[in-house]
Amino acid sequence: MDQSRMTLGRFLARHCPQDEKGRTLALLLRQVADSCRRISDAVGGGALRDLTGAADNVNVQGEEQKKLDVFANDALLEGCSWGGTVAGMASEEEDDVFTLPEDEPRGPYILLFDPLDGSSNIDVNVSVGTIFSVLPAPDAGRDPVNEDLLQSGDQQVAAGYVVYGPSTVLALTVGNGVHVFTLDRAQGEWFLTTADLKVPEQTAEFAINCSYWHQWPAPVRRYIEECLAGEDGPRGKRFNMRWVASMVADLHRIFTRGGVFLYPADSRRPNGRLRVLYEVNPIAMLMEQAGGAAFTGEERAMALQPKELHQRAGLLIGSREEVAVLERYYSEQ
Ligand SMILES: O=P(O)(O)OC[C@H]1O[C@](O)(COP(=O)(O)O)[C@@H](O)[C@@H]1O
Ligand SMILES: [Mg+2]
Ligand SMILES: [Mg+2]
Repeated sequence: MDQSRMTLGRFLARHCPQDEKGRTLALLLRQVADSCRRISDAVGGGALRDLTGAADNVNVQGEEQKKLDVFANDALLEGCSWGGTVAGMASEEEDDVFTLPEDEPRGPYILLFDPLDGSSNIDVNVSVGTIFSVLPAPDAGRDPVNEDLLQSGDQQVAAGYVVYGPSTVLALTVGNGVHVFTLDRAQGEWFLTTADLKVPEQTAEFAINCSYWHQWPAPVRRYIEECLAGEDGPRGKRFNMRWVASMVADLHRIFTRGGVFLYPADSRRPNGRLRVLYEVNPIAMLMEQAGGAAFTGEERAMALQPKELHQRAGLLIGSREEVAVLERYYSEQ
């Protein structure tokens, strides 16, 4: 391996602000990456680690928790609750904001995460991931409560995801582009492998769960029908379709070679499926930082003002020109 590659630690020291808060942010992102290294190891162990299957519990989303959901959630809560980096944390798997142990110092940030994205793929050995978002903690002189976390995506100071696939990759932004690191599993170190990733503006590939066709809103039906019409249709070109059903894996493909990912609000799920604070906002920040766009069906995703901790939203995200087509179809409706 090329030993001159930049490590995550060196990257963070250079790219986070050069003040006390910036150093704290660098430590927090290091803590997240270390926790994800543990999760990567657990995912890689598969059935040997006794972490496949259900955990006999239902989370606040009403979804059956998998053992790996619980492991990943605990790894992140444990790995980031020391050192004065966060004032509190919130997770897709926790009912309310997580308060730090009394004897731990409180820090200036709030960490929010989907510890294990793509849970339905764990037991079939398909890529899964972790998604995270960093918000400023309100300077309230007390532990944060749920309402303190109801900030729009535009307030995020950092966001990222990790894909546990054939290789383990971390895509990260601290507000100056998207940078991708690959985990050297033997050394336990993250190395920068793509600096300043940009999403191609045009594309001919879409990702959507087509089994919900009957409940889609009209603009999404129109968009997909026109894609499926190929060279002879109004779009004048042939489109390809991919659907992994782990949002992080679908999005990593789109970050790498372009495309759109659609999980719209529909007649069965009028509020959408994906969680605003743990899935929509961090992925939308990364997408905009990479030159793409993210739309809820009503507004720019990062402008959405959440009203509840576990709020959901529609999401139409990816290459800028395709998202612009979708925005036009919604506005013409
Ligand atoms: O079952 P569907 O409709 O294909 O849903 C898949 C979507 O659900 C999710 O798995 C939701 O995430 P969780 O696994 O964290 O609940 C997304 O990653 C994915 O895009
Ligand atoms: Mg998820
Ligand atoms: Mg999850």
